[in-house]
Amino acid sequence: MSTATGAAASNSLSPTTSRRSSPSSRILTTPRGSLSCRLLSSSPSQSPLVPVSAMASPGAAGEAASRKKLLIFDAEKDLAASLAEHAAGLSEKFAAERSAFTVVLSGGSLIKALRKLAEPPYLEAVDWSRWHVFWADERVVPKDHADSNYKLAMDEFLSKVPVPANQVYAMNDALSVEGAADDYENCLKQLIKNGVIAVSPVTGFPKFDLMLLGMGPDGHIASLFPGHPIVNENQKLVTCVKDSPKPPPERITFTFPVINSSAHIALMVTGAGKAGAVHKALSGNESSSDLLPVEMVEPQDGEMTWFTDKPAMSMLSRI
Ligand SMILES: O=C1O[C@H](COP(=O)(O)O)[C@@H](O)[C@H](O)[C@H]1O
Repeated sequence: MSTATGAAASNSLSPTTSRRSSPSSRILTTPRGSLSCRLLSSSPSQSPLVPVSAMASPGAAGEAASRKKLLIFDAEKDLAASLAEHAAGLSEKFAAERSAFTVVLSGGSLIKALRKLAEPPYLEAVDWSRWHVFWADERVVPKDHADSNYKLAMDEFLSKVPVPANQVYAMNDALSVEGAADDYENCLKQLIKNGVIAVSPVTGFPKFDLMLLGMGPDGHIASLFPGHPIVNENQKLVTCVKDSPKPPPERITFTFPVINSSAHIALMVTGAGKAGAVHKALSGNESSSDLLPVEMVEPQDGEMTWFTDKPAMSMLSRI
């Protein structure tokens, strides 16, 4: 693997995320595009561990780099602080621009990483009345079930912030898996009509302001699992899976056209258990037919930021 350091890495992070000590910047280029890359380290003497393959044409690399950024943190608490600033900054921007901030949550480890949003200064500073909260995926279980993504988010985050209850759009847990997916899609369509959810002029699909994603060790995002046919769904907004390889088996999930139409995608990936999928996603050695779901996250009308740590990046070469 050839390496190149990113002299052109302007790395225009949100001003609110720029307070870290001596971050180093790189352009990370993969066969499927490039990422502007920043190590955010509490011990700046340690170098980032990232691969850089041959640069694409400067124009293409620059354009892609402006849409994808990679942040690598030494400590989980720093990642959580940066994610909170990122979300709070976008909340302020969209509340001012369109009087609503549409936020999509996932389940899993992402929720713990959002905890700083429920603490000062964000707890008081964020205009929670503008928030409209959705789920990228939900397990088809009762809302009070231990596997429910809604329950996790309520217990760990939403119960601690004053988002109006009627702006939290949970799956209807009284329906079948197909019925729940259709019902959630209808809910989105109604909110598009009401002007709460924007529509991407590029794709024609709903354009959420902030899509917060996690990634499983197998490279799944939302409930879009590797090799499952629903990863190719290109008409529906919400679909379902009845045979999820990760329990519970029945789930509903946003489709890729919706995820990729977001204005901002924040992908939170931490821990050595995710290093294999991160390596595949960022080194890009496989043919396109073998893409992991995480590799299919490609913003069409917005930006994407990876929030990672060193263990997650540990299978990648040093630059
Ligand atoms: O099952 C799920 O897993 C993914 C990843 O979870 P993590 O705990 O490994 O971060 C999550 O993003 C998704 O929403 C959830 O339903």
